[in-house]
Amino acid sequence: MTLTPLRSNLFQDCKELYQFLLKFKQTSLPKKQTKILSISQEIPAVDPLAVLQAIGLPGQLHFYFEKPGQGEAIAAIDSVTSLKLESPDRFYQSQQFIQSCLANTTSIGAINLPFSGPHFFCSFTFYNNNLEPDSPFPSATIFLPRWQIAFRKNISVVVANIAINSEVNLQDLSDSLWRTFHSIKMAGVERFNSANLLNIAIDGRNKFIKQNVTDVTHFKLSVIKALSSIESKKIDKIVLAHAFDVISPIPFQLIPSLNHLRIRHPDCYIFSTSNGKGQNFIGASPERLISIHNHKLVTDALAGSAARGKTTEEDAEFANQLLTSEKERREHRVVIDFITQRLSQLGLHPEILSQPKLLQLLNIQHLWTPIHAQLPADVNPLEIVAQLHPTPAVAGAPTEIAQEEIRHYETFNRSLYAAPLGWIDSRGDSEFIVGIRSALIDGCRARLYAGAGIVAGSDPEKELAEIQLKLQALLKALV
Ligand SMILES: C=C(O[C@H]1C=CC=C(C(=O)O)[C@@H]1O)C(=O)O
Repeated sequence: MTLTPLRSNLFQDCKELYQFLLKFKQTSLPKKQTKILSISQEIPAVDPLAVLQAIGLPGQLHFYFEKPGQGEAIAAIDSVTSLKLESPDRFYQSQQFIQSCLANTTSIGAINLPFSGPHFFCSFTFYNNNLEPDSPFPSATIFLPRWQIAFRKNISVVVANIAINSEVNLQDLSDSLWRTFHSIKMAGVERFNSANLLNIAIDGRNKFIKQNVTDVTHFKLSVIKALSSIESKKIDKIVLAHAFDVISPIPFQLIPSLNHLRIRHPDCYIFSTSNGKGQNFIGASPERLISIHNHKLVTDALAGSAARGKTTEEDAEFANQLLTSEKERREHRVVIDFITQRLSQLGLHPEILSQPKLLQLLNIQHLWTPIHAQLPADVNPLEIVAQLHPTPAVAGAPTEIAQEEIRHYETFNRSLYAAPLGWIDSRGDSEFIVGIRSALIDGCRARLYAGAGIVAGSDPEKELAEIQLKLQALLKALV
């Protein structure tokens, strides 16, 4: 990738942008080839969710990712190039695709700011292979957005990625870029206050109709059968999910639902990704799969749960019970052991705390162990994703047998539920989360997913209650 830092305010007007594109076309474009030009520009603070609302269209790919508690958000809108895969070596092929795109990209502008430069947005399904012909998402989707808008530490950066070849009409291109750039800046100014987004929410919640995708009795029977597999030592742990459909009299509204999620769940990762056919996968997940900044990797072991108490005393009591429960600690340990073993296989030296911490969310709390490792420069983020997915926090142990059993017990397609979603940039920085506590939104129907880890000593009723707690937190945010 070629990098050219330029002055902070790149172009004074559309004419100057046109002149720049013309020069680029004349000097940098080999005959009959398409090159990608990535322009980064700092702008006054905007809310990326408001921008998604202002310029995103249902027929386009998008990716939205926010950490409300850390004041960080990024929206990727429409695609300039993309890859959709149905292949068992999807992580490797995705890596190749990103590398070949970067080799063909010239980056200009404010390239040293947080979230500047080209970022590739990725979603993978839980399973390597999609058995269902009508699966809403392919087993891998990777795209370089046409527009990327980020907010961090009171700074916003817009990245426009543009495909340029000999056929492109530069006048039309620069006009449309200039118009959209202006809309992005205006969307930010008009709607930065999230209360505005809330105002457009229509509260149709009371009119929702809930339909179990599978009977709750089916779930409890699956837990009982899984417990006998555990007793016979076939598996140590399995994570079983439950799903229900919610039907609304009016179509679900993406932006207000995301806005509710970010207000209600500031300590989760709020996400949304679209398949470009009108279906969106959204959620509020507490689970980070990887975060890589400057070759420093952090991943989470997150497993073992308890409800939040209604009073401070009750909350402290539940927290203490969780931290001291032999069964919850065992369920958690399986995840730590798996992650440290998989990272060691990559030649890394994972560092962990001796005791788990507590991650306390709105209505649930978890045992949480962040795991750190230094990365050599030649390890690609997708190699780590491939190595870690699926952890026993969402599948079980041993992985392959647990995955087979899950397919046998669950009657619905997991699709993107419990699977990696995230981005990779040109510096090798990356963030992926695990798409749990999530919903597939399709017009007036939303399918909600959540699961629970089953180990020896699990009680089917309690596991179902835990899942219902997780699903309620999601349902309350949907509008
Ligand atoms: C699989 C899910 O949660 C995982 C993450 C944290 C705690 C879990 C648990 O205690 O069972 C699960 O392993 C889900 O919410 O769908």
